[in-house]
Amino acid sequence: MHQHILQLYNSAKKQQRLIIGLMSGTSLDGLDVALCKVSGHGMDTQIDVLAFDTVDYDDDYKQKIKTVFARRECDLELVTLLHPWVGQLHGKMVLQCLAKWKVDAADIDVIASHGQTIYHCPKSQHNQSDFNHGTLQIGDSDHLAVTTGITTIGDFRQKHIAAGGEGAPLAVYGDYLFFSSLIENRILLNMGGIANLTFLPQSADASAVFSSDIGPSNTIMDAYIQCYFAPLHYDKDSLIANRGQINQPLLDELCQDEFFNLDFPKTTGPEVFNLAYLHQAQTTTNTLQLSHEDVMATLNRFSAMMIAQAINQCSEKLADVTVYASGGGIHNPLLMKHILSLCPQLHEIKNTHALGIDPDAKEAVLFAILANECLAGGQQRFGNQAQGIPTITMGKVSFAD
Ligand SMILES: Nc1ncnc2c1ncn2[C@@H]1O[C@H](COP(=O)(O)OP(=O)(O)OP(=O)(O)O)[C@@H](O)[C@H]1O
Ligand SMILES: CC(=O)N[C@H]1[C@@H]2OC[C@@H](O2)[C@@H](O)[C@@H]1O[C@H](C)C(=O)O
Repeated sequence: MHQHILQLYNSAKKQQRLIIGLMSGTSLDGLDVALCKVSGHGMDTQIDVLAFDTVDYDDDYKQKIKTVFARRECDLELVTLLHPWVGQLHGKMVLQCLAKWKVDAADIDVIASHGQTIYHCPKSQHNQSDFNHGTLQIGDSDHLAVTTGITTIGDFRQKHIAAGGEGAPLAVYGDYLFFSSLIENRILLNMGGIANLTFLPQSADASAVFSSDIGPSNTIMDAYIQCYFAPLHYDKDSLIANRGQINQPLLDELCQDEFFNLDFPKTTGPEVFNLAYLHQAQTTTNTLQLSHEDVMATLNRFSAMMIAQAINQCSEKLADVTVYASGGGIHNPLLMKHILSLCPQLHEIKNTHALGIDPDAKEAVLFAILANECLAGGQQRFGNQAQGIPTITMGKVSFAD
């Protein structure tokens, strides 16, 4: 048996494994790195997040990625060069965290790497009959593995598409295994660049679980701030949106995209919800002269309305449901206030801290759970294919040498 297979076999047999979960999201703010002690698998998965850091990306990284990110036309040579470059950079960032945490790389069983999405195009978006759904993450795991010396499991999304899903949201798998409850109906709401949710029925009945992207959370707001308020990256504490007035015609127009009329499950991204989308809506409503503050106030309300609409849709037949939020949007007070005001059945929106997971670390932890399933699980049945949750094992294994 090859020594790498033996090492994986030994990791899979262990009572507890150390898995580093990595997530680099659509906001391009940094690489989320979560050191997780994982035991068990399936519904018995236990996670202890021993350390968490977001390693900020510098302007050079953001510039390079933005050159190709969510663009239909870009320099294919640059894409080819970025694929290994991002993998090596993520590897160096992992080593930086390990040094900071004083953890030996030899003690880590595997890294679970999401990579960097540069393009996502479900059928509903590309409308080309010859093609199925597509998604592309760069930052190849071989480069992470060689850079760190740690076996790396990556490229989780392709199997989901191969098995009939849209390649996202994958959070549902970890949400179901780790956050299901027999005490309450739960909605796990993640508000990153794009918002998504997982509905977990109190019955924990896998066939009743569903998950979907909702629409933009921060992505258009961030793009607007980066365009008009550089060097700011986002509207910290909603300071700018708070100074503006909501423009109703623009708001109504922003809500018109056909994505919002599609049934769950569905996915989207900054390929659709971007500054061009805003510009089109402003042109249609003759609101190009609005102040930046009014635009931000309107965008903030727009994100909140679409998020609230999805929560209300999930909970309309339920006596009670508890929402646990995560992702950077929880730090945007105006967004949170709007969502709460638009969901009259909710008394509060909790965050995943209440369930033992730092809300900023949640997505990185989810990839650690997927890697744990790849290694030591695999018998769990999830929902059904029609709900975009096929029963599959995700991730490809890269060895260090
Ligand atoms: N204090 C704050 N005030 C307002 N917004 C904030 C604050 N802190 C973070 N954010 C928002 O959260 C964003 C980052 O969120 P997060 O890291 O969850 O996104 P992501 O993981 O990159 O996205 P996705 O989940 O869509 O891939 C920032 O770009 C910003 O818009
Ligand atoms: C293609 C892609 O990278 N999608 C991301 C993005 O960010 C949020 C939302 O859009 C979600 O669908 C997904 O990430 C999370 C981690 C997921 O798959 O659950």
